[in-house]
Amino acid sequence: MKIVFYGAGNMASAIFIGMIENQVVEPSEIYLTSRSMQEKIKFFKENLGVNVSYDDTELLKDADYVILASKPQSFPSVASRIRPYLEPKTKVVSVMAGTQIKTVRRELKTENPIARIMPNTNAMVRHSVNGISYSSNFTDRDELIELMESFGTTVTVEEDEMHNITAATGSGSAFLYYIYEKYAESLMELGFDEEEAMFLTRNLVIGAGKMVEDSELSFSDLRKNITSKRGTTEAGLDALDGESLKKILITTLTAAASRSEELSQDEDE
Ligand SMILES: NC(=O)C1=CN([C@@H]2O[C@H](COP(=O)(O)OP(=O)(O)OC[C@H]3O[C@@H](n4cnc5c(N)ncnc54)[C@H](O)[C@@H]3O)[C@@H](O)[C@H]2O)C=CC1
Ligand SMILES: O=C(O)[C@@H]1CCC=N1
Repeated sequence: MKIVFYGAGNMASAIFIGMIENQVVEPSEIYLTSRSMQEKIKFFKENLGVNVSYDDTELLKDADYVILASKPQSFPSVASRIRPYLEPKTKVVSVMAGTQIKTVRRELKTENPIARIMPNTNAMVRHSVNGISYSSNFTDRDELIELMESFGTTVTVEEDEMHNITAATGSGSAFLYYIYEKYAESLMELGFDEEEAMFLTRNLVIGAGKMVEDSELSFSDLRKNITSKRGTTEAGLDALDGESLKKILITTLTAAASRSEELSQDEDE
């Protein structure tokens, strides 16, 4: 198989490292190109054994998949590299937030099958949640699903649901990391120094994540197991206004989904 990544940044590298570590592809089946980050992709070549090239003819010759992994704003320049050399057999997979399948089709001037995926950087540890939608002529879906399940779980959605998936899980880990950052800062307000606050928060998050992974209990039952009647947790939770927290999260998720909608405005509409 030949899988060509246009873009080798945070998201692309999480995907190809996930695929390689889970042995669904050989490093020799991965081809990378980018505009910036030459040093970084040299590192990937030397340490992972993937191919690197800046020659679009060579990259796209006989490619099974081309993965569009630049920022949406860079897509016109990526498209101009790909357009002249795209072969009919190559399936196009876009990772770009808020870029519609029809926009990819128009920019590439192609009738090839196109899928749009929304993974997250947890691909690196095999826990990405991947949303996926397809163009109607993308018939051979099982192989792509198998590739994607090597680095996470996959949900197939209608393309217009991608905005919410992008907010919920594409951006979602960043929202959780931000909460952890604020938690650590709050520990410092209690009197812990920075190193202690980071150590405590990091291990708390790792432990809680493992509990979520291993236990069959719901979030609320896990919480209840920690909460003694008239104890310290109850006092803390009474002070934490769940409804206000929920409002903040709804505002956060709505802003992210709206930005995805904004990015998806197609110039032909
Ligand atoms: N970072 C994340 O957590 C997620 C990102 N995405 C999507 O993934 C895409 C990439 O995001 P990141 O990896 O975070 O960005 P990044 O800035 O880390 O990487 C962008 C890559 O695109 C390359 N590039 C730009 N113009 C190019 C050109 N003309 N030819 C070849 N390569 C070119 C850059 O050299 C760089 O390697 C975005 O469209 C984003 O919406 C989707 C889900 C999650
Ligand atoms: O921030 C972004 O636009 C991308 C899409 C989802 C996560 N990162």
